[in-house]
Amino acid sequence: MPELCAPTGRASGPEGGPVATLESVHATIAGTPVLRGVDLRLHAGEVVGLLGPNGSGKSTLLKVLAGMLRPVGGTCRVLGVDVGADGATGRAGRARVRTSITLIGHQPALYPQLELGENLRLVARLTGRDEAHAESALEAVGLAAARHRRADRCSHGMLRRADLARALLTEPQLLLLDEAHAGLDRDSVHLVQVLTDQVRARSGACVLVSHERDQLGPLVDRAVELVDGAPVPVAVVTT
Ligand SMILES: Nc1ncnc2c1ncn2[C@@H]1O[C@H](COP(=O)(O)OP(=O)(O)OP(=O)(O)O)[C@@H](O)[C@H]1O
Repeated sequence: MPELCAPTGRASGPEGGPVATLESVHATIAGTPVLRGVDLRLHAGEVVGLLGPNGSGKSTLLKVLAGMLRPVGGTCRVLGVDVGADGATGRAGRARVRTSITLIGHQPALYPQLELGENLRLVARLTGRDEAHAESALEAVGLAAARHRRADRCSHGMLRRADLARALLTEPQLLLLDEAHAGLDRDSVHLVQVLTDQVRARSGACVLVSHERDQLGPLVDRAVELVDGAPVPVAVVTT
């Protein structure tokens, strides 16, 4: 289910500063350490590939960056806000940056009983965007003709595309794509590049998780791999 959030002002990072900075971040899931000392900086206009075997913590790292999982150690600043902070200050900070961060996870963040158009209009309303842009976002991902179809009556690939439409609509400063190409047909894979180009153009940053090094290479400026709970730089062919 989509995370509900009230429209708030758009957050932006310190002028010319990094979009996100993680220092010695530790995170646990169900009491088990997953991230163990993550140091990572995402610069404005940068697209970073995130690799690693199943269960290595890639999705966990995206959740920390999105402010959905609080680290148990270290600091995670996104767009100038400590998204892991405790108490009311932490909650206020996360609320401030939430509408500037879009996470596309394994499961599409769409209400199954709502039509695709209704889902996108709801996202627009919740994030303070013009509802008219919902239609153009669906059109951009080739789903204009399916706008009256309920989400639970769409194919997996259609849902993935509708989720990408959500990212077009919300115009995030930080875009987090978990296995972005999964389920997309040959005509749709370019949508990932369209999205990352747009984020670059507004001086945001992207993290793209993938198991496909070859597919990731041309899209990213650099890549890191999670090894023993921490990222290490790896080479990818970028052209
Ligand atoms: N809800 C959960 N409850 C318990 N453990 C979990 C839960 N979600 C994830 N984990 C564990 O946390 C660790 C990291 O999971 P995570 O989903 O971040 O890995 P990943 O690198 O994204 O994997 P994949 O490539 O399979 O998507 C794994 O060991 C996983 O079993």
